[in-house]
Amino acid sequence: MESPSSLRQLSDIISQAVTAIEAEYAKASTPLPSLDAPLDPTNPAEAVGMQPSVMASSALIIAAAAQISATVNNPALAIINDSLLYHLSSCLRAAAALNVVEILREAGQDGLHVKDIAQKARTDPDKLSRVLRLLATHHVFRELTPDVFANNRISSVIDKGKSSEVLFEKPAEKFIGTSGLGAYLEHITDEGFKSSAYMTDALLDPATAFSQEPTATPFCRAFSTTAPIFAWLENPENKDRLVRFGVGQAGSTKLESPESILLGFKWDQLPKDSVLVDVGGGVGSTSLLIAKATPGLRIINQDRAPVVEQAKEYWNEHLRSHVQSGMVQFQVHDFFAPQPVKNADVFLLRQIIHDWPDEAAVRILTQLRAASTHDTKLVIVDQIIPYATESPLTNSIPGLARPAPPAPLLRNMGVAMAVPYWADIHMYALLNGRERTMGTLVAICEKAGWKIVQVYHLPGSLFSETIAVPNGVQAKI
Ligand SMILES: C[S@@+](CC[C@H](N)C(=O)[O-])C[C@H]1O[C@@H](n2cnc3c(N)ncnc32)[C@H](O)[C@@H]1O
Repeated sequence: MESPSSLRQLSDIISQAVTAIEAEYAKASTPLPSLDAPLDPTNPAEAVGMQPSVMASSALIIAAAAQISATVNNPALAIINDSLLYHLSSCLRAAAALNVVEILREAGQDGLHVKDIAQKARTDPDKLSRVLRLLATHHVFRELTPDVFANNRISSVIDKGKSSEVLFEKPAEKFIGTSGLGAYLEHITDEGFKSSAYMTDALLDPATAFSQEPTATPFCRAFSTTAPIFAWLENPENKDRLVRFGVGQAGSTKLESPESILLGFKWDQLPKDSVLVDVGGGVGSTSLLIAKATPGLRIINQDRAPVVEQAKEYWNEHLRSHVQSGMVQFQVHDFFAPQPVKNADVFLLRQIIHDWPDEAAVRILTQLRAASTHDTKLVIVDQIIPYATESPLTNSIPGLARPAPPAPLLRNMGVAMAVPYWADIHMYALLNGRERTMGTLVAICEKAGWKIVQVYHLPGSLFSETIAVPNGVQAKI
């Protein structure tokens, strides 16, 4: 039985963290941004929320609030509530795909009656009101008066920033030029959600349960295809989804503060004209951030042919000077084939290894090892799944250990660190891929001839950077 003292411990964690957060906002002479108002990126209070100490206090509140709720909740209600959460994903997709956020932005702070929202969204008002009310109950949108809805802080972040009329007139272009978070959400709640629905079927079937093939996935079952998702996205009938995926990947950088990629590996200590190869770089949104901060680096952005075309457009839009000076180059390259760049100072693999099961990941890493010089560094940017307990590895790799949270919080900070675990299942469902614990990451790197020498848990980010050097090399990081 839970002792009353664990309840008190959890409430004390919350109350101390609230005091710490209030003090930071008071120091900055700005109030905490309201949950009721759309996010305003120009509000100086937003920078306070991104401070590492405020983020640490927020994580304690998130973890403790979930644990205290689980402690006091009726277990039957709790488990049935959890089992119904798929409707939350589904309602999010509906609101996003019906451009409700944009319609409500145009309506302003007084909100709009659902009849008017539905008319603009070309759908049924009664069904839409139920979707929006479920979301408002989960703090996405507000119901101001019966059936009158408005955006709030959370709904506003997926605003595509375009007129709702234009979005309905030109649906194929709706994500182009947007922040990308809406595209990311729709990818997750469409391909991801549908694939996840078939996960248990894939686990029950011996033909797929034990397979590491990228075709033996819940995704292939859900979409009745024999093609792995990246090939499937290239089918002409999926061209809008391909664009959405590319824009969504760029949008996923909104989950972290833009500078976080600059707070791990010391990019600025690389000599001028060092070569950074962004392997499977997507549109190159990450290497573009690095290039802006360290313009002397030569960037080579590699991906599959259709993505390379998107990357050229992205760089032309965001850092044309680098395209014109030739400091960024674009290469069509299959990362399972021999790596053509033999003088790389850094191979960057951001959100690549997690797409693949171990055997395929080792093949990618082996190609990079074969093309590496004595001085090449490998920078893997992925989420690391924290062990729920202590591990001998924790203290043997510099930077890996994280501070232990106060009792009785879970060692891994529970739902405050839930995203890597969600992402792990997402990777399995779509690709037979996986987020990795440090143990599994060490194992695949060793097989490919790389030795992990340093980990940086990037401040303000869910990602960690794992730095590896060719086996046998004494590294200076
Ligand atoms: C999850 S995205 C990551 C993109 C980018 N690194 C980032 O962090 O935004 C995975 C990328 O791998 C690319 N990709 C998939 N298979 C590939 C292959 N065989 N060779 C090269 N790139 C590939 C995809 O096109 C996609 O851009």
